[in-house]
Amino acid sequence: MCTSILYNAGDHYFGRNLDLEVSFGQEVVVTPRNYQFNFRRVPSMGHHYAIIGMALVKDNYPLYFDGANEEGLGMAGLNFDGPAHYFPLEEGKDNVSPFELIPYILGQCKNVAEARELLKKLNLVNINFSDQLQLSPLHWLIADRSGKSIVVESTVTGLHVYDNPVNVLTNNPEFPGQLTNLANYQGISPTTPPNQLAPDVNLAAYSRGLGSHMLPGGMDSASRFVKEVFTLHHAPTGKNELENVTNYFHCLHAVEQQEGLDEVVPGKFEATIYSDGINLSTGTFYYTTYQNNQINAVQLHHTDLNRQELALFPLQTEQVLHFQN
Ligand SMILES: C[C@H](CCC(=O)NCC(=O)O)[C@H]1CC[C@H]2[C@@H]3[C@H](O)C[C@@H]4C[C@H](O)CC[C@]4(C)[C@H]3CC[C@]12C
Repeated sequence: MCTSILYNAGDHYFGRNLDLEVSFGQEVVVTPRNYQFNFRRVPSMGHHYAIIGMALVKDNYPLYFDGANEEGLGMAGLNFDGPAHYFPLEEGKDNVSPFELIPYILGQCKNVAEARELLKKLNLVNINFSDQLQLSPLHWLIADRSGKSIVVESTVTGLHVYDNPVNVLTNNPEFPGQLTNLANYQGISPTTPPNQLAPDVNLAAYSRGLGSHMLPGGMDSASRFVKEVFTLHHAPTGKNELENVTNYFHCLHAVEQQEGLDEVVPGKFEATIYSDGINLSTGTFYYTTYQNNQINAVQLHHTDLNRQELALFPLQTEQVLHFQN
């Protein structure tokens, strides 16, 4: 499963945890402005906004899992197995395949408002990338520098775009259900709650942190959603980039999956393969991997954005210990 967030702290930081039992061989990929995006059923884009993000490159095509463009619009695809439904070609609509959606939106929209406009005419059409790479059931979080985000879900009832007041997305159920469920946890707090259980009895607060005693901690998507909303909405604002990036990764790592805890098929466990975050103002892309807790960074504006070829940055997966003596 996965978790995606937008952390607002002066600058805005957007990204996700990717939780899976296999690695696709993804890397950090910068798509410069003049790389030609060929789409299956809508016109090609020869010139567009530059994009940085995590992608698998196949036949020189960047299959983005998540990313952001130079205008500070970010987008991530998360598993949505069950409710996700893609449609046949529809006349009069922009027929975009789910694997094309991130470049289609990030290539031409500056912000969430522009993405919303484009989505009005969109039909998510069921065309596979190839026989080997079939479509995966996804939904998307889209966020920008205004500090706001939306969720895009294509189900049997059509394409839905929801405002996301909490700036968190995980997986099932459908987004309105995730929001409704939050009410069950609205009493959770960072402070020690008053004794409302039996006010006439003197209960000893035996521990710190009793306000979050009922906070879910499971690997499942509903638990991660609640835990992340609580963590993100009480996260401090840093005084500078280093503090913000540190806070951001603490937020994501609060819901990371450790090896051995989530068995998806007998003997196979999913875990947080990587966590990433982009400063939407500067275009700096930060990431950690399961094996490497060090925060690595790739800077969008330190690559030549006017060329045509993709720029690839293989993930640094080796743990580097900082010996002090
Ligand atoms: C499976 C993960 C989502 C993580 C998740 O939720 N895990 C599984 C779970 O536990 O449910 C999704 C996120 C982005 C997806 C990839 C991207 O959409 C790009 C690409 C699109 C192709 O149609 C299929 C392969 C490929 C490469 C996708 C494979 C599945 C990915 C990697």
